[in-house]
Order: sequence, then C-alpha cells, then structure tokens
Amino acid sequence: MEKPTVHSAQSVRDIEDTVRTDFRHAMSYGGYLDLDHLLSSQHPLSEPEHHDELLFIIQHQTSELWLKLVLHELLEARRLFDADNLGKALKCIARVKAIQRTMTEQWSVLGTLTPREYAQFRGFLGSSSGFQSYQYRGVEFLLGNKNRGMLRVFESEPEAHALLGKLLEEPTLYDAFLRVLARAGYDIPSDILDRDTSEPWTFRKDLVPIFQKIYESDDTPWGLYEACEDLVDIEDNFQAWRFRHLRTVQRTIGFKVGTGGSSGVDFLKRALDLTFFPELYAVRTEIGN
Ligand code: HEM
Ligand SMILES: N[C@@H](CC(=O)c1ccccc1NC=O)C(=O)O
Repeated sequence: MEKPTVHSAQSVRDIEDTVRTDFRHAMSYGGYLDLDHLLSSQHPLSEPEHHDELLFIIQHQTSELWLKLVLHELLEARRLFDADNLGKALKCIARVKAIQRTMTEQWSVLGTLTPREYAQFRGFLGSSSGFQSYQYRGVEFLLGNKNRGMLRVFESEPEAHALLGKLLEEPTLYDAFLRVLARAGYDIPSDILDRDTSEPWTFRKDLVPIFQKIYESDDTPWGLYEACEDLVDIEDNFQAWRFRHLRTVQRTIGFKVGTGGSSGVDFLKRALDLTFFPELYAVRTEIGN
C-alpha cells in the first residue's frame, strides 16, 4: 500500500490570543504611517478613469519617496564628511546605493505599460513632467550637476525653489570629500577648496595624480579608497537609472516631444554624457600595476 502523503502546511494560521486588536487608545500601523493621507493621495485625472493611470501615479510617487530618502542620506553623508566621520558617511552612501538599485529595477513595473495604454491617458497629464521633480534636481545639485537655469522651473513652488537655491549654493558631496582628503594630508589645490560651489564642477586635471596615489599606494587608508569607489558606484547607478528611463520613454512614446516641452528621447540621451566625478574616471586611464 502506498503511504499517505503528510501535509504539515495549513491554509489558516491561528491568531495568537496576545495579538492586539484594540487601537482606540494605542498607536496603530495606519496611524503611525499616516496611511489615510498616503493612500488618498492618488488622483487619476483621466475621464473615464483609465485603469493604468494608477500604475503611472504610483510609479512616480514611490520614486519620489525614495528620492526623499536619497536626499536625506546624501545630506547626512556630506555632514559626516565635514566631521571627518568617514565610516558613518560610507554607511549612508551604502544605503543610497541600495535605493538606487531598487529605483533602477523599478522601471520593470512601468515597462508593463504599453504605448497605446499610455497614449490613452497621456493627454490628461497636460504640461506636467518629471523634468519638474525638485527632489531629482536636488540630488543632481548635491552630486555636482549644478544648473542655476533649472531654478526657473520652480518659481511657482516657493519651498522647492528655496531648497534648490540652498543646494545650488552649498558644497557638493564631492566638495566635502575633497576637503576630507585635504585634511588627511593630500595636496588638494587651494582654489579647488575655495571654489564657488554654486558653479557646476569642471574637470580638474591636477586631481588625477592625487587619485592615482590613493588608488596605487598600499598605504592609503582603506576608508579613503572605499569612498572613491563608492562615488564611482553612485555615478554608475545614476547613469543606469537614466538609461532605463530613456529606454522606457523610447518604448512608450518613441520620438514624440515631451510634455515638459523638450525634444524627448534626444534630450534625455544628452544626460548620458554628464559626469559627476570626472577625475575618478580619468584616473582609470592612468592606473598601472
Ligand atoms: C511612461 C513613462 C515616462 C515617460 C514617457 C517619460 C518621459 C519623459 C520625457 C520626454 C522627459 C523629458 C522632459 C520633457 O520634455 O517632458 C522626461 C524627463 C524626466 N522624467 Fe520622465 N518619463 C516617464 C516616467 C518617469 C518616471 C517614472 C520618473 C520618476 C520620477 C521620471 C522622471 C523624470 C525626470 C527626473 C526627468 C528629468 C530628466 C533630466 O532632466 O534629464 N520619468 N521624462
Ligand atoms: N514627460 C512625459 C510625461 C511624464 O512622464 C510625466 C508626466 C507627469 C508626471 C511625471 C511624468 N514623468 C516623467 O517625466 C511625456 O512626455 O509623456
């Protein structure tokens, strides 16, 4: 006779008696997370409502939540660089890198939106566009892609304008790191340390031998080497996000002009030529054994 198969798995789990069920006077999940607010913040505009507009809204809202945390962590990393607390700064950067990977993988969700589905509600988006994301622009500013002209987009949003104005003036994460290097004894030219930090970063050839020393010397403190590689990782991850955005845009709207007024794919392509930390890439050409 065949043995009966024993199934230990069940389809119902008992709720333990100790599980709390009365939240009239106690903090609950929804209360702590303000879910009423969060989950009533999706307002599709299409009429009749298009099934896929909710996907579009949630993809953007989750991206904005992650960008909020990226900004929070990068600001803390910059503060920790200023305090010469390299270990903790790198912990913040590790979190940023993990968020970036999640944001890049998230494009696969929007990739399920077909061109026709998007065309059916695109008209309801009017002139709104990701180009107007102040948090995205804030991250770019903090990483060194400063552009005063971008502020004009935010003239009708005073808080966003003020935040970007501040980030435009302040030192970038890279500025803060170069100051760490100067304090650690590396010969960073003084005009770099005193530069007008509201200007975009421009390539400095004289930094390349300094990075070469960091990369080639066995005496380099590990944290400094690691910080250099982390910056390269951040730039790499940023470019991967831009590339997936570009490819998603191309498969969804082809070569149509953007709702924000740009040429679309062509405009986005040009962002792939941008670099935050050019010397950290240039040094690779010089590295020997
Ligand atoms: C079907 C989906 C999407 C399409 C067709 C699309 C299209 C575009 C286009 C054409 C631009 C150029 C500016 C313009 O003229 O509008 C742009 C910029 C931008 N989009 Fe999207 N986008 C999509 C999804 C997203 C998502 C999910 C995000 C996440 C936040 C996003 C963030 C941005 C950002 C930050 C920019 C500015 C990029 C830059 O300055 O280089 N986009 N998008
Ligand atoms: N620029 C997009 C529209 C778009 O994607 C969008 C519209 C409103 C809010 C966020 C958006 N996302 C990224 O640009 C387009 O041209 O179709």
